[in-house]
Amino acid sequence: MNGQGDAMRDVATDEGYVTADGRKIGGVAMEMRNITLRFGGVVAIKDISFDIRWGEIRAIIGPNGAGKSSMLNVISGFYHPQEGDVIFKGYKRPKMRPYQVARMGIARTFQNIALFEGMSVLDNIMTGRLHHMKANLFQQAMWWGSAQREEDANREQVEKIIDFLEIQHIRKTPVARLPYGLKKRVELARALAAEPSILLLDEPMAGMNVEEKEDMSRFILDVNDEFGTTTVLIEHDMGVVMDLSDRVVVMDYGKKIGDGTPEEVRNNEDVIKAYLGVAHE
Ligand SMILES: Nc1ncnc2c1ncn2[C@@H]1O[C@H](COP(=O)(O)OP(=O)(O)OP(=O)(O)O)[C@@H](O)[C@H]1O
Repeated sequence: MNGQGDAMRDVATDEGYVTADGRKIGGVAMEMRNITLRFGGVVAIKDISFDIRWGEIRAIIGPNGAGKSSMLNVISGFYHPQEGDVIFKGYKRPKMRPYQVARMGIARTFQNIALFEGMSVLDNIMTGRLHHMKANLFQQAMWWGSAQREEDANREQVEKIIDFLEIQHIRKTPVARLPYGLKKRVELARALAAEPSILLLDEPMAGMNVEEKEDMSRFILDVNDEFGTTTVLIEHDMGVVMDLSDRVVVMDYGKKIGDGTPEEVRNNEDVIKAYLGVAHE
């Protein structure tokens, strides 16, 4: 299983390492360097540093109000911190607009599902391809052939994801008619359609029953395995986090109190005190 502790790692260089179950984790994809984020007088994130490696599943956990969502929004580029730097692919990332973030290859799902309820599953997933579409209406009219080829390529990618996430049977169904767990899977499909280099999942299991959680866990692991997708997730369900993640950042009151493999985090006194020791959902 993932995250067996440092002792189980074969290699620990800047080029990455190999997990106990043989997955290759690459070098640093993104580095959060001394990040501080304030909302007026509220300090949501206080001087936090950590990194995200290519190919890993990285979790951010912590009690309510710890600053997890704020951190995910900094990673996604939606919030720009007042202090500190985000280093992405080796470069300091400037303040960006949302469409620029999407072009950088960062896709996300939301805590409260954000799909087009009246549209079919297929059309919702196609919206994930928008920034891959180059042909505008004029080009589509003038160079029908190339626009058609682009459309075919987009459809092919979307069909691949539909097959992979086992949602062929609902591809024509309007999203509004789907049960909650399937909506979450469609949201994952839409994010994957963007072919992200980093996938951000905001509480992917929230509100799910046990069976739905098991399915979603399997898909997150399979996506990582099949496409090598670097994944960052926020999640309240501790069992899920410990099973899925290679490394875990623990936040409390805006500070980082732990960072390591699930094993290391589980045995961290501060974490036990702040988070694991209290009943939490
Ligand atoms: N847009 C905002 N404006 C003002 N304060 C905010 C905003 N977003 C977050 N905060 C505050 O920042 C702190 C961290 O909030 P955040 O939502 O990041 O925590 P969280 O760990 O994701 O919590 P939860 O688990 O409840 O979702 C809280 O005190 C919150 O009230």
